Amino acid sequence: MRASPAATDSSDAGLRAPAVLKFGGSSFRTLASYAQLAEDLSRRVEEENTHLVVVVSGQPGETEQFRERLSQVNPHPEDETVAGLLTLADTVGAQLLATALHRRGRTATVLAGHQLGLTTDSSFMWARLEHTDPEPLRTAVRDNEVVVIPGGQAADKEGRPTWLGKNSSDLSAVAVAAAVGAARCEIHSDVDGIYSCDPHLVSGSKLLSQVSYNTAALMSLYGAKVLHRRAVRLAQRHKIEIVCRYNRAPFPTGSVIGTAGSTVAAVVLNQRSAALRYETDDLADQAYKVFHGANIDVVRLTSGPLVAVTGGFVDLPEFQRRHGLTPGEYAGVPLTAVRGSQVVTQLAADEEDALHVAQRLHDHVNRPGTDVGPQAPLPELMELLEMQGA
Ligand SMILES: Nc1ncnc2c1ncn2[C@@H]1O[C@H](COP(=O)(O)OP(=O)(O)O)[C@@H](O)[C@H]1O
Ligand SMILES: N[C@@H](CC(=O)OP(=O)(O)O)C(=O)O
Repeated sequence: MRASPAATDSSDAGLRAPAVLKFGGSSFRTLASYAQLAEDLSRRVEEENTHLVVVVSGQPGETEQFRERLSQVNPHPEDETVAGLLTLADTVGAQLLATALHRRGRTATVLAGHQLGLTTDSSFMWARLEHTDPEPLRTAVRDNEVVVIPGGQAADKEGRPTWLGKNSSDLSAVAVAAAVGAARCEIHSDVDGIYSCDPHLVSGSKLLSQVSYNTAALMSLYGAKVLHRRAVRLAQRHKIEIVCRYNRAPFPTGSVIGTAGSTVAAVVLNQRSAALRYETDDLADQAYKVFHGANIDVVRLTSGPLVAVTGGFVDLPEFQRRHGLTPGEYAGVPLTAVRGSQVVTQLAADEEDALHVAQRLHDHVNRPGTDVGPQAPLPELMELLEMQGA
């Protein structure tokens, strides 16, 4: 921590609620990204006379590289070790951003999971937030123009590092916003918001500018990667608005997630999601309970003894083995059409097929003249799905 003239000039900036920003892994494709972001953040500190809390993820692929290295040393590592190692990618990112800020003459410090005041249970890999002590954050914000936080990290009561789960930096950002009393949380990514389908994979995907917490959480539950489901729910509980922004200056805002939101017609596509077919409904119910109990995003599909594990990054055979579940058989990639609060899920044979089915579904739900009002029925969509045998 270093003193800077700007810190003394900005009088009450350290006392007001800071702006809370999150930059995902897609913001750090090269090392040059750190200097660029430090320049942009520095400008904001100055122009708005505000302090910032910036939650960052590791560089793209780094977390998975750690997972790969770990599995070479031990193919069945303990959860505590997985959490301890995989969260380091975000620590590296946070320190790189902090040092880039120092180079620009800013006061900045890194608060890692065990220093943050976020306490979780001891389910190390998908830990649940139990208690927040805002003091460490408040002190760090008072003493620094920018507090940088590695996403996804927390600690249990014993101070052991826990992981909030894969892609959980959004959740950290909202938890931090709640702790410092911020009214909004700005989430930056390589997309400026939530679209009617993944805009990188399905053509004609449309930006949804105002999305309700319920719709955003529903889309995330079914696997839309853009926002973390538990982050949306935590924001809803604390009445924090989530502002989605593109990750390059001037950081245009695309979607705002809050209590208001128009009815959407969207298709959720996540090629990493997987459906498992069990022999009986009872076995599927049991599997659903165990996945859900482990805090993993999962949906019990009603069209058969099926369970969809929607976010990817779960070693399904290993998970089922460890929990004594009769293993389900891989049944394909779930694709979900959302219209208002209605959802219909169908299975594509594999990742490639999922792309085609998603495109067809999306063309269908978005064709001109389609009524997307809350009362508009989904049965016609079901017919379409049956027709194409998806
Ligand atoms: N409905 C959707 N709207 C916007 N983006 C989506 C949607 N579904 C999936 N995505 C994907 O989510 C990605 C952003 O999430 P993620 O890769 O986790 O970003 P970050 O690394 O910035 O956190 C986008 O690049 C996009 O491909
Ligand atoms: N280390 C985290 C980082 C994260 O949350 O990534 P992103 O914000 O890019 O989804 C992970 O890979 O899970």
